[in-house]
Amino acid sequence: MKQQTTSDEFAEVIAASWARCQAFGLTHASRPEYTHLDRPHRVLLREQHQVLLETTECEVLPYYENILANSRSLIMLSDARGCILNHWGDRRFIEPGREGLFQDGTSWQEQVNGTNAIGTAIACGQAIQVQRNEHFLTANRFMVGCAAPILDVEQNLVGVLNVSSDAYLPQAHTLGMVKLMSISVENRLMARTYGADCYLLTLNTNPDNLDSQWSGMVAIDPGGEVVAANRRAGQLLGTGLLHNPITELLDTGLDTLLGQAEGGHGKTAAFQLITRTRRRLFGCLKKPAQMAHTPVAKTDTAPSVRVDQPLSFADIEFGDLQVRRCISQASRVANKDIPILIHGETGVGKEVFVKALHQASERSAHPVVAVNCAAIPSELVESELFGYEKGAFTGASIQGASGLIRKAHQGMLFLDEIGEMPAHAQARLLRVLQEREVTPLGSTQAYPVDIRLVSATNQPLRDKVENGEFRRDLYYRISGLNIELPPLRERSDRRALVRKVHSLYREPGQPAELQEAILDIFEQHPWPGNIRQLINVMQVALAIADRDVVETWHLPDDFMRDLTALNHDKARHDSAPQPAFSPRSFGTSPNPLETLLEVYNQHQGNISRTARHFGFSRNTVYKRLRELGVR
Ligand SMILES: Nc1ncnc2c1ncn2[C@@H]1O[C@H](COP(=O)(O)OP(=O)(O)OP(=O)(O)O)[C@@H](O)[C@H]1O
Repeated sequence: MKQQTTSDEFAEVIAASWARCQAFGLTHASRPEYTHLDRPHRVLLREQHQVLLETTECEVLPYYENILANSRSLIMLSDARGCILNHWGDRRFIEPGREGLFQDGTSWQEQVNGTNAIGTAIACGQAIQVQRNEHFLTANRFMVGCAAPILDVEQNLVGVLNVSSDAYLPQAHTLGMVKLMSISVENRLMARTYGADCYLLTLNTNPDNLDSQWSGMVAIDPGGEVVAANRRAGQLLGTGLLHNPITELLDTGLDTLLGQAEGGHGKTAAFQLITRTRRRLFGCLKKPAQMAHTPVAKTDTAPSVRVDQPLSFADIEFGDLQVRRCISQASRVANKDIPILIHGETGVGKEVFVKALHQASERSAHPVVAVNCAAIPSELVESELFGYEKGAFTGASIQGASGLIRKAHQGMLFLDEIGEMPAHAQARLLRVLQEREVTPLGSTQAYPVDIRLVSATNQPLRDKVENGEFRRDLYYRISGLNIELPPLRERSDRRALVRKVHSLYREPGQPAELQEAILDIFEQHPWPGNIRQLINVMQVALAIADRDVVETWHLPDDFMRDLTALNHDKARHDSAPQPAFSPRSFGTSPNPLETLLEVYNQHQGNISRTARHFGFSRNTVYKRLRELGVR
């Protein structure tokens, strides 16, 4: 199957580095210069970087040591200029005579050492993998290096973490580990710097991976200003966080937000947050260490937004036959060992459907763990899903990560956007599904898992299989039952759904009813963003209407423009000559049975009218409906 290798990925960066090396006057035959520092200078260097060294050594390495322990590899930490501060691990892969390269105080800058992971990561400002033959100096071609920059909250380079090895480890995996380690160091440094005086808000897209190193982290001072944020927080909340009030980024009052903080070292409770861009996130908040033991004065313990009560099937189905069919089929297999694959455009409610399914299943007392495969960087998917084993480095207090699959033990695992799962993780997932056990990275122990698997995709997964982008064997493993959730524009129960969303989102005191004219508009709209878009539009309309009844002019302009464009298209289409066989005939439709269902829905389940529509006998319609499972 086609897969981009890490080499392809970095070809341009390596070529640019080689060009720099030539400009520095290096040749492939040049001997690397070891610019050793004498002992007093090495001591000074370590003192200058004491916090970075301590954080890496005590708080980060223990998590990863086991993963690297089975290979001949060396972890190195350098300062921002590429000067080695310390190294840990197995030196056996080093060629005789090259030990000096790995000594503390040696510089790995490209100028002296040619293309190499640390020097090139510094020069190009990104994580990089350098294969044996990609090293500019022939003398360095005995090793493979993976390095990732460590940045402070102002995005200044403070150091580089590197794993050099004999290439025994799977390389995409090593790069992922190094990136994860550098993120861990960044997070620990940030917590160390700001944790005493500031609230630390951890954010992620689902509550189950808030403990991931890959979560967003924001330091908020007691006045509500964001004083520091990691890179991931920028992706989740948008850039330009620093020095802004947190309330400008989240749809939550400051008192409400800070009221949810928990002190001490225990696990803090997760709560839901809505960003100003209407994105749903989950967070947990830790009090400033200095305040952690003061009595809790929670004046307002209300959740920051409407509690995200999982919706039940009764809340999501209002008479549309296709939705009803999805529910009936899924419910029948939910308690059996049959994996479900849900197809549907973005925002149709796939996740909501899965949570309702979980609630209705025998596993409702156990967790449903949702993983968005597209939202996790590809090299980290494996560690997030399968976990990693704790290191034996500094003792018992250090925990590994159990991984999301084990968190779903006895419950349900929901793999959203499964089509985005990288090839190496697909192979491991297949093994887990076949063997029903998970082996965390760096571990030899397998843990049995009992999960019901539900996956979802908003792109045709079969096409990905045909293109070689998704494993065929995995596809058949995960698609025991295929379910197609219809887009909003095709649902016959749109009006009822709109009313439901209105009732969920209107504030007390706002009119309880929607005018028919507004319902008509909502019914005709193409809804490219489906229910997610409906919620956004409804919230805007309610906010603008305030205490009044929602009117047309309360609806967002871009929403109305889409509607106008649709009407123009329709008018053009209606005035064009009709083909001899109109698409109404389900014999010529690309998906005849679906068309039948749509028309049947439009006629509120009236067989005679549906039959008349197509020019068929009622018996034929009955027969076809039976094929669709409609009674
Ligand atoms: N029946 C419903 N009633 C009310 N809100 C709903 C319903 N279905 C979905 N939603 C809301 O619509 C939004 C999108 O739903 P969801 O995340 O389940 O869609 P999705 O198909 O999984 O989207 P994506 O493919 O982008 O991940 C969410 O805010 C969800 O709470």
